[in-house]
Amino acid sequence: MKVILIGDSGHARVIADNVISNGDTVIARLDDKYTELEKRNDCWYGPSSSVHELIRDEQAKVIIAIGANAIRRKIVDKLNLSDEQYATIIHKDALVSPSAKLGHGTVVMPGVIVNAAATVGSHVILNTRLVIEHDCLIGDYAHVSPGAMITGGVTVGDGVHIGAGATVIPTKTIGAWSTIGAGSVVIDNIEAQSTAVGVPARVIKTADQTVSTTNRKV
Ligand SMILES: CC(=O)SCCNC(=O)CCNC(=O)[C@H](O)C(C)(C)COP(=O)(O)OP(=O)(O)OC[C@H]1O[C@@H](n2cnc3c(N)ncnc32)[C@H](O)[C@@H]1OP(=O)(O)O
Repeated sequence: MKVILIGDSGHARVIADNVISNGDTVIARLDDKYTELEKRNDCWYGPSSSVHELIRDEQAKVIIAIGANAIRRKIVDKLNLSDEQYATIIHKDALVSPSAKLGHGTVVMPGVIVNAAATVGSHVILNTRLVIEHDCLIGDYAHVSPGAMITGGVTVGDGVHIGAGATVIPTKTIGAWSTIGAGSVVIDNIEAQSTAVGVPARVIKTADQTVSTTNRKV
């Protein structure tokens, strides 16, 4: 498979490694820091608007290789590609249950385990060595960071960022576009657009306010 990466920073370099180690080829790295399309060392570099001609000429698939969830969504909206024009990248050293489902544009890094009947949305990042347990639902544009443990039956909303090494206990729900701090342990449902940190995780920010830090237990 030929792959076009949108984004050319650290996260894109990790995805490029995944693509190459699977035996596939990165044919372009597009980023709006480039103004003109040019080929260097067998790879195209240029602005993201070049994607349409490259898909047509090279019959390649696309990954939005940008870590920030909201920016990934913005670019998907802007490019207006069909679902089939996106790749799904699963590193050869990831274990994905045959009964799990993964959406288009989603990337599964090395050492990840996705267990039975888990459903993972589109344009999701499942980062290095995390676990998504059975029956979890992971929404579109979510990013689950390295080493996180999402236990059975958890729902992670669209655009959620789970920090490195965080744990969510079974059946809890994390509302859309929330952030969970690195190393936190979530034992309650978390409202949408909140930030929660600590062990156990307490909400420190909500959509319309910052919760007083003197009242939280972290
Ligand atoms: C391959 C890769 O690198 S993938 C990237 C993975 N990235 C991560 O895992 C980063 C996750 N991000 C975090 O943990 C961040 O600290 C966030 C998003 C939770 C909070 O960031 P900010 O909104 O900037 O909050 P800020 O740093 O101001 O901290 C606010 C308070 O929460 C506390 N806090 C922040 N993060 C944590 C945490 N992970 N655990 C416990 N407490 C925390 C701070 O100590 C501070 O407490 P205080 O008010 O008593 O001083």
